[in-house]
Amino acid sequence: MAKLSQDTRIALIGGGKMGEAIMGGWIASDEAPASVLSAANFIVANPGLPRREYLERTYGVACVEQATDIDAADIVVLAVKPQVMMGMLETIANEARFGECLFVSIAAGMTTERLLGALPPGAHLVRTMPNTPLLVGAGATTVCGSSSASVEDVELVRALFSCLGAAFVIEEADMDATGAISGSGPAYVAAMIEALTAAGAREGLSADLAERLAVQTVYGTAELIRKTGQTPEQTRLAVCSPGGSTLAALAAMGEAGLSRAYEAGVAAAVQRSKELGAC
Ligand SMILES: NC(=O)C1=CN([C@@H]2O[C@H](COP(=O)(O)OP(=O)(O)OC[C@H]3O[C@@H](n4cnc5c(N)ncnc54)[C@H](O)[C@@H]3O)[C@@H](O)[C@H]2O)C=CC1
Ligand SMILES: O=C(O)[C@@H]1CCC=N1
Repeated sequence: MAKLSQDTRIALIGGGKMGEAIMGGWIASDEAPASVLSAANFIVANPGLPRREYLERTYGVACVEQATDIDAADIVVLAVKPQVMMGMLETIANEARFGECLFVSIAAGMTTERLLGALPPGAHLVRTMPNTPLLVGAGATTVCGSSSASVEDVELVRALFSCLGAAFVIEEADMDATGAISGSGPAYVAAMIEALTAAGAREGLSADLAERLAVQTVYGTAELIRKTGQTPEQTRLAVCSPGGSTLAALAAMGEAGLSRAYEAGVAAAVQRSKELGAC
């Protein structure tokens, strides 16, 4: 599957948060290769009726209850939770119509070896780890091939996700670590915004103002680093006046274990991904 066309059939198995974000982004994208796609290219398998009705109403896509109801597909996006993946794959493992498909997994932790063992023989598989900011075209997705994927398969998937932000081809051995940085990262950043907001409120600011300042500061700092090409270290040092308030803050945060907290958090996410991969 090297190229997309207006006739490419894309099946999404799991029409939840990530599935919706990916499909909605591809339908809306004006960027190649997703620019050829419209609602007519998609079919979504999702067990919950209210969710199917919502997706039909919002995007005009066809929806079915389960994977076995999908009549044909060229690309199949596996967007169910790791805990239900193997059970779902069992239902389509012997369906010849999925034999030549390009499968794209977004599941945390599930290795290509494990998935390929459960997919129909002949299936091509590419594994990815996207993140929620792709909903606003600012995602970060890592992509790796499998023993059944061609260079063209990997490039097509990378190009499709780059329509939703940045996409990087990496080695599979690094997938869980990237999941712990960018996959889970939006939660860490949001938690930091919540913590800054609470700290600002303790200093007497209204929670609304503190939150708006924190959000704009996260956005502005990321843009500053991206647009100027300066390093995060340079960005940090530029704010730290000798003997000033920022150095006092960073010293107190260091003493409270900020770096250790990130190290421990990322290690815990990697460990949990490995456990999910064995579900
Ligand atoms: N939420 C996130 O930030 C990220 C999630 N992921 C991965 O994305 C995948 C989906 O996660 P979310 O969208 O967050 O979960 P979700 O719970 O929002 O969506 C999963 C959907 O799958 C449906 N489903 C359950 N069993 C099914 C079956 N047998 N056939 C078809 N559909 C079925 C559920 O009804 C639900 O709508 C997971 O594997 C997760 O590891 C990857 C990167 C980031
Ligand atoms: O928490 C999770 O398991 C998924 C994977 C990366 C982000 N969310």
